[in-house]
Amino acid sequence: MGRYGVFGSACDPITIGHLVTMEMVIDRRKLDGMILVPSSIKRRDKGRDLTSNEHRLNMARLATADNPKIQVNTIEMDAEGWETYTYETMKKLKQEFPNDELLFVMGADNLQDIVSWHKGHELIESNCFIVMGREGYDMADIIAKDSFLIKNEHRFDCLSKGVNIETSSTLIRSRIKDGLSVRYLVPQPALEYALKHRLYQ
Ligand SMILES: Nc1ncnc2c1ncn2[C@@H]1O[C@H](COP(=O)(O)OP(=O)(O)OP(=O)(O)O)[C@@H](O)[C@H]1O
Ligand SMILES: O=C(O)c1ccc[n+]([C@@H]2O[C@H](COP(=O)([O-])O)[C@@H](O)[C@H]2O)c1
Repeated sequence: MGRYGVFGSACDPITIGHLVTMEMVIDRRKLDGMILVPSSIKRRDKGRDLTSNEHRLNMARLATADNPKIQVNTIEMDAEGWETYTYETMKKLKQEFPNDELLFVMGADNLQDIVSWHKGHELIESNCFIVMGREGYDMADIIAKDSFLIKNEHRFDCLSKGVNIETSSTLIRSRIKDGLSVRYLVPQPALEYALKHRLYQ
């Protein structure tokens, strides 16, 4: 039996923030590996159209190719219609990895919202989570202010970041659009791919 993190991200594009978060969580919680799940283009809650599944998946694969502990999984990209919610993803992944323990990994910004996600209560009551601190989010305070989170506090393993990399995909897209450098913020092979395909210009 292994212990794996499940890290969901739009990966539009994948950044060193995502990569360092996955690596730190694997290392600090002695996980056997991380399952990186890029979101489906069918997601409509990001307030904008995502880059195509194919391009985001290719960048995620290029960025993680040198790390044997990170496996990219297309379960959400392959899902039909609205089956792209985390509740459904975790249910299906548990069927795919019946002998392993799976922990959903997220940044502290998502801790604030998770109760309102699709089937939020069922999602929380049937999973365990590793939450990585982010600038401006007090994880203990977020839990203390929500009675449902308090009741399920034992399910949330909150990690202070230690290594602080506050970059985001939004920042990367905006800098590329403005002709500014994002060197070192996105792993070089993924960045070359994005520039070659003019994804964010
Ligand atoms: N720098 C970071 N440190 C810790 N967690 C992060 C960081 N960037 C993103 N995350 C977490 O990664 C997950 C995926 O987030 P997402 O794909 O929205 O990244 P993002 O870079 O914030 O994207 P966008 O700017 O497009 O919203 C979320 O759980 C988020 O909290
Ligand atoms: O299931 C939901 O309702 C839900 C709502 C918001 C976010 N999520 C998941 O959380 C992960 C990070 O989302 P985001 O919005 O920070 O890109 C990603 O895997 C999403 O599928 C899931």
